[in-house]
Amino acid sequence: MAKPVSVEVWNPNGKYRVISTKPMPGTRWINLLIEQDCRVEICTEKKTILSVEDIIALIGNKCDGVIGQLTEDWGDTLFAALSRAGGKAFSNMAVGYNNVDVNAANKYGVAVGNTPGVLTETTAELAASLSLSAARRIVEADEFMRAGLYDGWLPHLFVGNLLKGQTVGVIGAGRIGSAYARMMVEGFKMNLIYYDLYQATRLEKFVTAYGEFLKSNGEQPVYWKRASSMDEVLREADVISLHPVLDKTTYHLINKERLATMKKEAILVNCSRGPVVDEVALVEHLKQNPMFRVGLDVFEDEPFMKPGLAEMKNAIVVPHIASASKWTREGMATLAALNVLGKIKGYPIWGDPNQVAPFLNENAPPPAACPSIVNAKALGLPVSKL
Ligand SMILES: NC(=O)C1=CN([C@@H]2O[C@H](COP(=O)(O)OP(=O)(O)OC[C@H]3O[C@@H](n4cnc5c(N)ncnc54)[C@H](O)[C@@H]3O)[C@@H](O)[C@H]2O)C=CC1
Ligand SMILES: O=C(O)C(=O)CO
Repeated sequence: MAKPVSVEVWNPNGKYRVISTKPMPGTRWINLLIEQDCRVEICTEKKTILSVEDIIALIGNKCDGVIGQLTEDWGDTLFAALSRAGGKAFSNMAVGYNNVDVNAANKYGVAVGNTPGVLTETTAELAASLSLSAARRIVEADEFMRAGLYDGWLPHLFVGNLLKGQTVGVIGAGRIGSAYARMMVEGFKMNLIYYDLYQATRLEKFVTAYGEFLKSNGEQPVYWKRASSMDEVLREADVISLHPVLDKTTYHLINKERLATMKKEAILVNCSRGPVVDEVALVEHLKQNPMFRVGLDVFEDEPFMKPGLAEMKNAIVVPHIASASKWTREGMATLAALNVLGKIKGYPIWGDPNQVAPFLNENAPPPAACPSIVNAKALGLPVSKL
């Protein structure tokens, strides 16, 4: 028998039982569920990552929907348990859903939601912060200062890289990759080279227009190039930021051989998923190339780092906080709750998961739709005409 898991209950007499496997920021998401007759149960267990057994215990015998986290393993076992309990809705509180076996969800007829759009700029801003911090050696310099080692200005002290006029490389120019590219191009006047399976037309137009603006101002214009291979980006860029989804095609996209093709003084940033980089190969590369720098938000075996990484002065490491702004995290909670609520209420799927603003407006009720269901087509769910 699974151990009981501690929960906080809101609206105990609600008709639909919705579980959140973690407390989430804000209260709007709770209120929206309560207003629509949901009993909301929030897991308050102290342990950070819940096991499959913990979640099965939470689901129990009757559960209409679950809001879960990217740290959880949503495979056949959990979707079977949810389905047995009468549940038809699950949402990750995340845009990435590599922790979810969507085929298993399809098998049990469970809708899988995610939270695109609301975290695009926040995540891109962290990638930009890591790029700047690595270029200007901010963490090393901060440690030096706090250690009381600063005894006066010196011409060689913490000399880093100037970004202006250099080339930023983006791998995966979707929502976040494109937002990051725009920040780096506009903010630091960098040229852009990107690689994606699809053409990022709006991004290209933006860089062209900005280049023309700079030229008309008598300044050096910026340029863009769509690379025909990822290797072209790795060879040519000075700062490379990774923003693809994690799947079979992107696992260990950055490996020993590819690291070797990058410039010796390049900067690599990863705010996508840890396994996109072969972290053992990366540690070795950092050891061999002290001028090569990385900024990492995600790790191959989260929450752990591969041996040696923590000791590398040329690595900046932060604990998967790229989407961690208050507005974004509250918005993610709202979108996740509305995905689950919408499915329970039989609402259609919102037509464009990139335009989720109407769901985030606190001064108006949200549209009667599920903001983003990734297996809507596979389940044959109707699309909203709103
Ligand atoms: N560190 C963090 O806290 C966060 C991480 N993420 C990660 O970022 C990922 C991207 O998010 P979005 O930009 O919203 O998704 P998106 O779907 O808009 O962009 C992903 C892009 O990757 C491209 N892509 C897929 N396979 C590729 C390949 N083999 N080579 C090159 N490009 C490829 C796609 O064509 C697409 O344009 C998420 O899936 C998630 O894993 C997202 C938010 C926060
Ligand atoms: O949304 C995601 O995919 C994250 O990694 C956390 O914001």
